[in-house]
Amino acid sequence: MIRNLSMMTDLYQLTMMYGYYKHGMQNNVAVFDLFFRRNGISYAVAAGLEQVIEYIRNIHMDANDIAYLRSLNLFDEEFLDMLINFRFTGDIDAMPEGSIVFPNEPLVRVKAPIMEAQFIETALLNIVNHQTLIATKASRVVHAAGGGGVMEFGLRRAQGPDAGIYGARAAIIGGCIGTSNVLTGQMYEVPAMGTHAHSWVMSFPDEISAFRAYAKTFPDQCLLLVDTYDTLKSGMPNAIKVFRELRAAGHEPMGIRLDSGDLAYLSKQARRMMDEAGFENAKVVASGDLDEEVIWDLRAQGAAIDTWGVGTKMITSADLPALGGVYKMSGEIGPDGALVPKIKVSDNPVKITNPGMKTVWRIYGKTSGKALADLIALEDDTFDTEKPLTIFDPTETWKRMTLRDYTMRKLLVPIFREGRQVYAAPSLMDIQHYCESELDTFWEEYKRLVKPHTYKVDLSDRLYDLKKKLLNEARPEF
Ligand SMILES: Nc1ncnc2c1ncn2[C@@H]1O[C@H](COP(=O)(O)OP(=O)(O)OP(=O)(O)O)[C@@H](O)[C@H]1O
Ligand SMILES: O=P(O)(O)OC[C@H]1O[C@H](OP(=O)(O)OP(=O)(O)O)[C@H](O)[C@@H]1O
Ligand SMILES: O=C(O)c1cccnc1
Repeated sequence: MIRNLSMMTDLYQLTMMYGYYKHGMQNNVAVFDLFFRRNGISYAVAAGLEQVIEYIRNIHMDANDIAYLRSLNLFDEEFLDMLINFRFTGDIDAMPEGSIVFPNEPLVRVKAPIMEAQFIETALLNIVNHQTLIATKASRVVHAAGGGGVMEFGLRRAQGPDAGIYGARAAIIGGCIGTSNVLTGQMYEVPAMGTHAHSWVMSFPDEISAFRAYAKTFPDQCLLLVDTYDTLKSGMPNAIKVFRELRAAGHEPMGIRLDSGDLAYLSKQARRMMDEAGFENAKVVASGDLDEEVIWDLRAQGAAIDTWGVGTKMITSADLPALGGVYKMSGEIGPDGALVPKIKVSDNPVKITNPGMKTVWRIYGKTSGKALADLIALEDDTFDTEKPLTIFDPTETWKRMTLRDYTMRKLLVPIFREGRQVYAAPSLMDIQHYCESELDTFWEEYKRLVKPHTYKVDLSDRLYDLKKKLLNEARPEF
């Protein structure tokens, strides 16, 4: 389902493009970085690249689009004519989906004629901000579940269809075992899963008839919602009765779902009742306003929950409504073909950008294989891993460490070259596995839900020096 999102941009991109065009600047090549600033989360899971690729490949404006732009009375006919053949012809490098990323690191780097680089800003941010946000939230929820599966249940309360469809996609990247969203399941070949609603129980004269009817319909996928009337006095005894009937007919039940009440207490009771009745393999599923903190606390209290259904708080990233990703110019190719690095200066040091054509290196301990720090570096920086490497905090520069016995890996990979896709997007389940294996390279201290240790993201010496030089030129008083 590839939609043409070419008109999904902010008007100012088009007015700036028109300005560049009128000033003969349309062929100037610029470099932009997409990154987010520190926002309270310890790490993020990159997501959305596949949709970025679809968007870039599909950029084109049809006659209706041009007619609409003409109706705005902002652009001349020559510019509108040019837009008919407007395509992306530049280079894009990006972190593969499922990568673990940190503040200030370019997730996507664009090098393209300024009009093109500017045009795609809004869509890139829209796509990457949303999916990275939800993949990150899902990763935290899955981490809290500690190996118990997490099912994504949020479609009904997502902020509209796209947030439901692509939010579920992102949640799978973050580690969810499946989604209730059938369209996402169909589009990305990931498990569609679920149980039944309270309305099923309420539509029968009594609970046991509802359970019997469900068991008859799905004898091998019988998972019963037990909290419609009274979980321990009615739901569980009725479920066990039906489980016995199922077993007598040669089928094993899947388990029960709890959706209300004290999930720690009820799950332990439900577990005990099923065990005593000989259904040790039947699972306890829990849902109802869950997030990573509640799941963590429930587990700390010994809740006997095998699988979690998480909706609203994950699909809306309730505690962090926006990732805050930005897209900033970092350089421009001058008339001699060399890159002229650019910096955005601000009184707020966190808003000062990193200039130049950059990439990101991850440094690993040679024996542990664990990530030690990331280094944002200039693309043409070189490193000799046989020699010790001293890295330092770019704001508190006295904090430094010298690394020995390390390896380095470049995180940005080529996606487009001169408008041609050079990257094969993996399947969604492959992305999920990649994310899981990437997370394994981080010590638990960085993944802790509360007060995690801050992962070090430093600048290479040459990048640091360049930044200082440009800052001095722009604001000698800094
Ligand atoms: N960004 C950084 N780059 C390089 N070295 C760092 C960085 N931050 C800290 N260090 C140095 O790493 C060593 C270990 O620091 P550690 O990461 O344990 O704590 P810390 O970051 O200094 O802690 P905090 O900032 O919470 O006080 C110290 O010698 C510290 O100076
Ligand atoms: O609480 P969330 O994390 O968003 O998880 C999804 C919720 O959606 C359903 O409730 P809903 O009341 O919509 O329908 P129901 O009648 O099937 O319970 C389900 O029972 C969960 O409680
Ligand atoms: O299948 C379920 O149990 C389900 C699906 C969506 C929302 N809540 C529950």
